[in-house]
Amino acid sequence: MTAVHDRPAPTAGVPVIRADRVSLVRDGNVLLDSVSLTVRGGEHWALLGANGAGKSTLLKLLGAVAHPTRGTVEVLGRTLGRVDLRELRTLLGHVDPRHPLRSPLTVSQVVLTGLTNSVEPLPRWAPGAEQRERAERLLKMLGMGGKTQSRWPALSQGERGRTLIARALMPQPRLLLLDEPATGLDLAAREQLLDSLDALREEHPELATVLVTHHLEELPASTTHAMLLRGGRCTASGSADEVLTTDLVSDCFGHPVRIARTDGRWTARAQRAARG
Ligand SMILES: Nc1ncnc2c1ncn2[C@@H]1O[C@H](COP(=O)(O)OP(=O)(O)OP(=O)(O)O)[C@@H](O)[C@H]1O
Repeated sequence: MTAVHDRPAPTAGVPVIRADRVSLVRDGNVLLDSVSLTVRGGEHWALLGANGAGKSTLLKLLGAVAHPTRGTVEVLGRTLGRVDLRELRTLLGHVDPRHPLRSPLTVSQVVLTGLTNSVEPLPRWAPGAEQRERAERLLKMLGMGGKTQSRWPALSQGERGRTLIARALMPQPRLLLLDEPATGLDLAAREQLLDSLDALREEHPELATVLVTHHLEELPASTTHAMLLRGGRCTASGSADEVLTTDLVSDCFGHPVRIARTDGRWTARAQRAARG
């Protein structure tokens, strides 16, 4: 396969992201309470928790979108608050499913806006031949090779999701942040998206990802680590097999569920009380 992600591997030992006891308080509400997370190149984290647990809030801190009230966030050894947030954001790819694009750009044009970090193409900016080629290669890898000239308004939600992942990868980030990428997808579209994520991770072994979801069925088989959040606190964190267990997930969601892993993928079923 062609190597699209051609930045050198991160310096050995330096985590891609290190959040150390971060708390976030808004209007007197503690949204995150002393959460620590270290993500290294090649690791693929799942952030799981019930509605309102603080997953998206943590993702915003990791994506250098917000500052913590307490604690520190380092991106490749650079501390948030001491360096320009915009500069840090170029090292991170953030996939927002609510991408606010209105105009009928082609899929290729949308992907190229990843280089200017803008929703619309910037006036007087034109991509070079190499950049156009890179966009095509990424789209092919994500199973969108036949759709490069399709227009954004005509895309299905699954196609939009994969286009946005290619867009986020254009600046060759070290870390890809995915906020509920499978929400609203039908079965086939979800499976295509998860296959694409597995392929992406295989092709770019140095890339790290953090994926937020409520559903264990939406985790790619390539997930290596997981963190469980409840009420803004981390209840468990570590290797996926140690964390995604019946006991720990039931505790996190406050509901008895049974977790199983088959062919690398996870399922969660509610445990029914025995009928007398
Ligand atoms: N700006 C804000 N001011 C006050 N509270 C906020 C603010 N933003 C989010 N919250 C609250 O913080 C909590 C955590 O929100 P967050 O969006 O991080 O949760 P989540 O785990 O991503 O939830 P969901 O799964 O529903 O998307 C929620 O109770 C939310 O209402």
